[in-house]
Parts: sequence; C-alpha cells; structure tokens
Amino acid sequence: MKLFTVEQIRQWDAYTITNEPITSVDLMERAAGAFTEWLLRTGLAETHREIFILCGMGNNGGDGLAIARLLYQAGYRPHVYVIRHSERSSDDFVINLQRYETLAKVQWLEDPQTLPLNETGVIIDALLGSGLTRSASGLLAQTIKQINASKAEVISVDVASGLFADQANDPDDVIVQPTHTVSFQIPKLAFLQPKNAPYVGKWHLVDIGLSQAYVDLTPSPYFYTDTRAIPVLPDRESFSNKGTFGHALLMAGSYGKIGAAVLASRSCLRGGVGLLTVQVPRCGYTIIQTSVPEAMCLTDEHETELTQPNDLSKYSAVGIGPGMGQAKASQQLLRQFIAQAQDIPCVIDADALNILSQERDLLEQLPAKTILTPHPKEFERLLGKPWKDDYEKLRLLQEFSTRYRIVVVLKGKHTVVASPDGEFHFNSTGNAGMATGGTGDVLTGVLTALLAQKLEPKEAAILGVYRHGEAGDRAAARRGMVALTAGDVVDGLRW
Ligand SMILES: NC(=O)C1=CN([C@@H]2O[C@H](COP(=O)(O)OP(=O)(O)OC[C@H]3O[C@@H](n4cnc5c(N)ncnc54)[C@H](O)[C@@H]3O)[C@@H](O)[C@H]2O)[C@@H](O)CC1
Ligand SMILES: Nc1ncnc2c1ncn2[C@@H]1O[C@H](COP(=O)(O)OP(=O)(O)O)[C@@H](O)[C@H]1O
Ligand SMILES: [K+]
Repeated sequence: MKLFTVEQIRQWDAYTITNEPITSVDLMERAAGAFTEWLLRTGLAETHREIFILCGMGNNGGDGLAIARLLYQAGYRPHVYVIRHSERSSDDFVINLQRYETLAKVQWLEDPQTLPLNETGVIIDALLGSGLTRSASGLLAQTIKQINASKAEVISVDVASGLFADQANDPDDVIVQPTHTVSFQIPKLAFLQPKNAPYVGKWHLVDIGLSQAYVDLTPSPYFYTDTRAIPVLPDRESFSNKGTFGHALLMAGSYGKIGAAVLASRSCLRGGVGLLTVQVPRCGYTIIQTSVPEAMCLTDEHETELTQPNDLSKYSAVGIGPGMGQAKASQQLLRQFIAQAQDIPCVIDADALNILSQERDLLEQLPAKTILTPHPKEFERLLGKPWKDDYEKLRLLQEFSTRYRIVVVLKGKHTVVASPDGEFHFNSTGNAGMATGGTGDVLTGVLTALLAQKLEPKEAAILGVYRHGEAGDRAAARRGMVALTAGDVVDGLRW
C-alpha cells in the first residue's frame, strides 16, 4: 500500500471530488458513515455508554458532527461539544453543524474543566485532523488534557488531535492519547513511528473510496507492506533439485553464543535454501551437528571464535554476524570476508554490524548486494550519532542506504526496509512477543535463504521481513506473546 504525506492526502481528496465526481460534503458523509459503521460493528458504542463527541471547526470537526448525526439517527444520544479554536470554520463543518442542529443542540465549550467525561463513556476525538498546522495550545490544549485525564475510551477520528500526521511533534506538545484511531483510507506516516505509540493506540482503516487513479499517478517513497504488496518466491518447478535453491553459508556463533548460529541455520533451512553450510568455531561443532542435522558444519580452526576465511566461490549467498562476537580475529575475518565477497549477496547482522561501526572504511567496500539488519541501537552505532526524532531517523536511513548502495532493514515494530532507490517499506506483521533474544538471528537466516534463491536484496528484505513477522504472529497465536521464543518463530515460518 502506498503511503502519502498530508499534502498528498489533501490533493487525493480534491482529485476524488473532481474526478469521481462527488461533492466534498458527500465525501465527508462517506467518511462519517464509514467511521460510524466501524464504531457500531465493534460494539464500542453500546447504548448504555455515554458518548461524548468533541469537535473542532475544520473538516475533522465536520466529520465529528456528521458522526453525531448518524449516531443520533441510529438511536444514540451523544453529547456534542464544539471548541471555538479559530475565527474561521470550514464550509463542510458549517453544513454539518446545521444538519445536526435540526436534530439536537451542540454545546460550545468555554471551560474544558466542566466537561462531564465519565469513566465508562466513549470519547470521540474530532478536534483536529490532518489539517494541524501548529501545536495545540489554549482551549484546545486544555481540552486535550481533560480527555487524557479521563479514563473513558478515546477514539480519534482520522488522527489523534494534536499529532502531526507526517512530521515530528515537539516533545512537550499536548496530544490526545487515544485507545483507538480510525483513519481514512491509509495509515498516516505518524502511526508507524515508534515515538508516537501513545498518540495512536490501536489503529484501524476505513475505506472511503478515494480515487485509485490518483494512487497510480502519484509517486511516493513510502509503502506499507500488507498482503497485497509482498514480493513472491517463484513456484518450485517439479523437476527442481537442491542445487536450484542455492547454497548458503552462515558464519555465526562464538563460545556461549552458538545458539545464534543454530537459530539462523534453522530459519535459513525453513526459508527454502537448497543447501546450507554453517561455519562455527570448533566449540560449536557438536551443537550444530546434533541440533541442525540438515546443515553441513564447517569448523573454524579457532576453538571459541570465528577467525578463518574460506573459499566463498561455491556459495550463492552468505549471512554473517549472529552471535559472532567482536574479537580482534573476528574483526579481521570480517575485513577479509568483505574483500572476498564482492560478487556474493550477503546479509550482515549483529556483531558484524558493530564491527562495521568501528571500522568505518569497510562501509565503503560493502558488496553490491548487501542487506544490513540493524536494530535501532546498532543503526545509531553505524551512523555514529543519534537522531533527533523518528523522521530525521528516516532521512538518515535513506542517506545511508543511498550512500553505500545497500538495503538496510531497520528492525522494530514496523521494521523499515530502506533501499538505495529511496523507497521505505514499513512492515505490517509481527508483535511484541518477538521482543526476545534470538528473533533477529532468525531473520538473518530467512534473508540469507531468500538471497540464495536469487531474490534481489530489496525484494528479499521486504518478503523476508514480512514472513518473519507473520511467523511471529502464528507463534503468538499458538503460545501467547509472553511465552514466545525465537525457536517458535522458526516453527511458525510458512511460504
Ligand atoms: N474532503 C476532505 O478533504 C475530507 C476531509 N476529511 C477530514 O478532514 C480532516 C482535515 O480537515 P482540515 O484540513 O479542515 O483540518 P482540521 O480539521 O484538521 O483542522 C482545522 C483547521 O484548524 C486550524 N488549526 C490547525 N492547527 C491548529 C491548532 N493547533 N490550533 C488551532 N487551530 C488549528 C487550521 O486552520 C485547520 O485548517 C481530515 O483529518 C479528515 O478528518 C474527511 O472528511 C474526508 C474527506
Ligand atoms: N514490538 C515488536 N513488534 C514487532 N516485532 C518486533 C517487536 N520487537 C522486536 N521485533 C522483531 O524481532 C526481531 C528482533 O531482532 P533483534 O533486535 O536483532 O533481536 P536479537 O538480537 O535478540 O535477535 C526483529 O525482527 C524485530 O523487528
Ligand atoms: K482527531
């Protein structure tokens, strides 16, 4: 799914209004209808609950008033408040105010302290939407504070009031903290940024029929990887043999961390590789041979660390780093590996990334088909500096990917795949149960397997990240998030 900036969303609305054609107030009616249908379907507005609808004076407030009318017509009796935050109101706000007032009166809120919000109620937050131009202040900020202080369930229309939909807020901004956000058509970029978690809650999309032609015509670097957008692995030919699916090499493990090599090996095999060789220090030999009998084991001459370069020419892809440690000899090995691997697709992870952060000249020499898989701390080390906010992080990620011509997988809740063509693909699968040791090693194995099967690094990264998260979701469905381990993610892999 393509994602858009606020300015593009505004153009998208306008394009739909002109080309469908539909009047803007009818489009608002559609949006309010879709929201109301969602609300009634979820049962959040059961009749015994009091519903408070708080409206601004722009189109988000217009949505709120249209929702109020639709609920009223469905038999509910919402309390509707309007906050006079501006001298001007939007045309569709005015039309919807008049329509509502044929049924019931709204209250113009003068003093937010008087809002009778109760704990069992539902608050519909329609103060400000994507038209936010500055931080909320004055009466708006006071109202938002009241909303946040109440224990009622809060549902934001389109985007939480006070949250910028495509740029960073100041740390001391006053922003609604909703339980749910019901957003029109596409997720806002803001929903995917880690620091915004309190200002989004669970988000849901409702379809308001915005023009598909606009989507096709309008370029954007941002994508959300949902089921419609994942690359595919080619079907297996019936006459294929193990040679068809590549021979992967995993260089992983050190004394006390051979488990990382085991997890990456298991997931590489579940990723469909034809043959797998695992290079581990001598201490890992028996462990690999007994726990991953499907893999061949190449023992390093060193007892506890990876040190020994080997002939890479027979491998179709290499994954290096999980559990590898950062011993001096392993640092030298990484240097030799990079010099040797120029024509081989590779995944560089974990300790190998930390070595890269210290030996920065190696970044310039990375093979053309490289995927790096840092978590945020590792990425910060690679950059050598922290970022100010999540959007600056994305800019730095893009610069990094373009400068070194490599794919970077920045891991987290919505793992981002950044590619040298400037695109960002935010992943939609996975869960907090995966915040446990070893799940990153599992990802490295999967990505190595996909590269060995000749997927391009960008496609391998988008697909691998998606399936890895999906495997985590299967594991969580079976075990619950708390009990989930990295091994369960391996078991959850399906293609
Ligand atoms: N036809 C359309 O354009 C549609 C718009 N929709 C709704 O319209 C919303 C966007 O509406 P608008 O662009 O009117 O903007 P908003 O309703 O988000 O904001 C209203 C106005 O408030 C002012 N404002 C911004 N920040 C402020 C602040 N901190 N303090 C005080 N005033 C502030 C601005 O002048 C802004 O235009 C969407 O989020 C969505 O809810 C939906 O009805 C779908 C269709
Ligand atoms: N809250 C979360 N929601 C979804 N996925 C998560 C979450 N936390 C972690 N993950 C995923 O789990 C993996 C963790 O990788 P990493 O941090 O390298 O762990 P490790 O080094 O222990 O293997 C990543 O793929 C990440 O996207
Ligand atoms: K809102």
